[in-house]
Amino acid sequence: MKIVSIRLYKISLPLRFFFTTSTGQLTTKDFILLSLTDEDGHTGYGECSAFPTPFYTEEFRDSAFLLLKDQLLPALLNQSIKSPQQLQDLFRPIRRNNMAKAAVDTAIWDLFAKQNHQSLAKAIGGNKSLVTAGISIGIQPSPNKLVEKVRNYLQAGYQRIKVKIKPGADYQYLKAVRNEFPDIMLMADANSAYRLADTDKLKQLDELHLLMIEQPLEADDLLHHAQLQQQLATPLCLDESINSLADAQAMYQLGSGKIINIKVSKVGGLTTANKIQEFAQTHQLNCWCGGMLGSGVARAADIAVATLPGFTLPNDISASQRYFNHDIIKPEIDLTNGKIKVPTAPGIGYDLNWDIIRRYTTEKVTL
Ligand SMILES: O=C(O)CCC(=O)c1ccccc1C(=O)O
Ligand SMILES: [Mg+2]
Repeated sequence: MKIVSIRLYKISLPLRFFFTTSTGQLTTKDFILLSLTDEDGHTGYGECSAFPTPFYTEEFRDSAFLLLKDQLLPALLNQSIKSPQQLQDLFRPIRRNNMAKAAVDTAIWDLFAKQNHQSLAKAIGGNKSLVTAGISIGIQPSPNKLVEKVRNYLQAGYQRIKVKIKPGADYQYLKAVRNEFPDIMLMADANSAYRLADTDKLKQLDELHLLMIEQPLEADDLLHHAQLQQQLATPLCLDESINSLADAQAMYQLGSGKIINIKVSKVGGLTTANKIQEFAQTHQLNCWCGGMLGSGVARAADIAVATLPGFTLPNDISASQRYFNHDIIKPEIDLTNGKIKVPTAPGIGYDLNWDIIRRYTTEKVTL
């Protein structure tokens, strides 16, 4: 395939709820939509999830926008691309910047699937017709408020509840939820808010029978995660620490955790996500798909990746309405009995809602 036209859109979608983590608060979802058109007139879509500030990884939206516009995309224009995997060669001279690369990777996979009249899930080798929806809940003002949120999301059908925690908003909050709902799949995500010296505090969480604790320590600290895991009964899940296959291999060798949160965006796209889940499967690590408060285009790639066999636990893939009054895809994503139907139409399987895209676009560039 040959890419003949490229468009980039900076979009800011209002969030229905503020989202608070141990590192800060989000009030809008600011992202980049990438559209790639080939010489046959097919168009593939990708989303770059980098946030306005580098609180989650070192990328931020404006850095990703410049990198895409000035370096990654000019290298793609008028190139003949034989397979999405070939992008790995094109990306090699540019270190990291995985969220910018993921936008290109997912758009090329979408295009490739559309050319082959295949759903994106099928194109990457997925084998599920439904994926399980879990929800990620930001830090709430009080344990009672959290319990009420959890109750509402359980009623909406979410199969697994993830609660953001930080020192001072951890044990009491999770205990309140566990007391009210003794049997639900409950987990916590610390976004690196703890240190190894907090081991005793984290050990206290063992009595709550959490499904896992996600990323308690710093992103580059596989060693301390391994020491912590040895002292905890609760499985550790790594998110920020796993950005590549090599990271997953090191985690496994060191025993830094038992579960991987694979995000299409942070690992640079579907090709690497696929390799990581394959490695995890052969080494008895469980995986699930995390999210970045993504719009429908990111979520469509998340749904596709979650159909791969290594994705064994409920995902952070929610309905469009969980975050947005209006999504940029048609139809919007909905839950049916706590699951999301995997679309069967070619590519991402959703149409774009251009009325909504036009309304919330703040900048547009054509290459
Ligand atoms: O998209 C979702 O629903 C998951 C949201 C989430 O947990 C998250 C949102 C922003 C930054 C980091 C994370 C995370 O998984 O750590
Ligand atoms: Mg996380």
